[in-house]
Amino acid sequence: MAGVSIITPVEVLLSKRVQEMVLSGNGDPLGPYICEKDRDYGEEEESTENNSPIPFIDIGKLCAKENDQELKKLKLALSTWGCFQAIDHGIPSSFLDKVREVGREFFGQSMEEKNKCAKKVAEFQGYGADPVPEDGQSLDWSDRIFLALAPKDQRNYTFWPQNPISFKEVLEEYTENMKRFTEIVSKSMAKSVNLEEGCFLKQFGERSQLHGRFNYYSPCKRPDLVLGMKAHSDGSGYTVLLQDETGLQILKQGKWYTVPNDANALLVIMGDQMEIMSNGIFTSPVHRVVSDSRRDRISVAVFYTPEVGKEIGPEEGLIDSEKPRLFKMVKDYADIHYGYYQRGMRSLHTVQLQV
Ligand SMILES: O=C(O)CCC(=O)C(=O)O
Ligand SMILES: [Fe+2]
Repeated sequence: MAGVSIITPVEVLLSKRVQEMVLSGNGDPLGPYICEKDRDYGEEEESTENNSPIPFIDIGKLCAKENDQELKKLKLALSTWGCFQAIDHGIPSSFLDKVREVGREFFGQSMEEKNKCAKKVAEFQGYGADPVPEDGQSLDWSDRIFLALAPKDQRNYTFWPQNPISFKEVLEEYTENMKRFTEIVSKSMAKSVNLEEGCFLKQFGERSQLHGRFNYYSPCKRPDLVLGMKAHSDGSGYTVLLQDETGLQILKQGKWYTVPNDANALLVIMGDQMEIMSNGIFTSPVHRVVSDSRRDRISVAVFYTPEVGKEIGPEEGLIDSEKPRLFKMVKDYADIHYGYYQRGMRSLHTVQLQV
């Protein structure tokens, strides 16, 4: 009938997996997946530089006695880019391959198998798509499985895949690696701004949280219209990301820079809560994932977040007459962040002080 368009309700789309639509040949992006243009981030263009300027930080050098140079590089990376590629982090590349592999194997299974870990539309943990609090926003061209990793008593193993069989063991081992890694990074960040090394760890608290998110990006026929993940900053303290293909882009001064795919590097991205704790010295960058017409992609994001109910705020040692306090104290910021994130907006302004 002329003039009648059939709009599939968001709830129906959210109960479907993008991967399922693509594999069954219904992979033409539908209305709710089409991204208007990133809101709230101003005019943008893609960088045409061939070599990525995203800084590398050598974790081995940070742990050495003579680490002044590397600490300077770290501070510069975090205050300009808000992210860095960690190398020489001590996690064997063969193990990183395993983490990517169990993720690929999980998504490669039948829907029936994957749905054993399915989440309800409005919940977070499990396999599915993010809950969407409001209509009228574009959906991501990706599927994911989101799991609480630490503290251990927060794990809900009913959402952990039983297949591939090694999934649980590999993810548990990766979690232990992430605990060690985040401890080193948090201490180094504190030292890089001349603070006592344990100060950020103290803010994260004894029951700091780790959440894992395996993202699966299916190929998309219209990568010009659809994003794998919409532009956002993370609500975490910071995020550690493993990827197997390019697709992730970081926004810096109005330009999108593609993060190269370096198989052994872990990308560390500041979340809004590190921007708060560092009193704005470190920046929490906006990033997005573009889609690709031919290949799929997997990434594994681990979000490191302060303990539930713990108040965090700018470190006193980073406040003085030249650099006044920029943010209020806040607890459970990730919850505030989420509602804004889903509307394509930032939430830092909700905790900013007028200076
Ligand atoms: O897939 C990626 O590279 C980025 C994922 C991401 O930004 C996120 O999960 O918050
Ligand atoms: Fe992110």
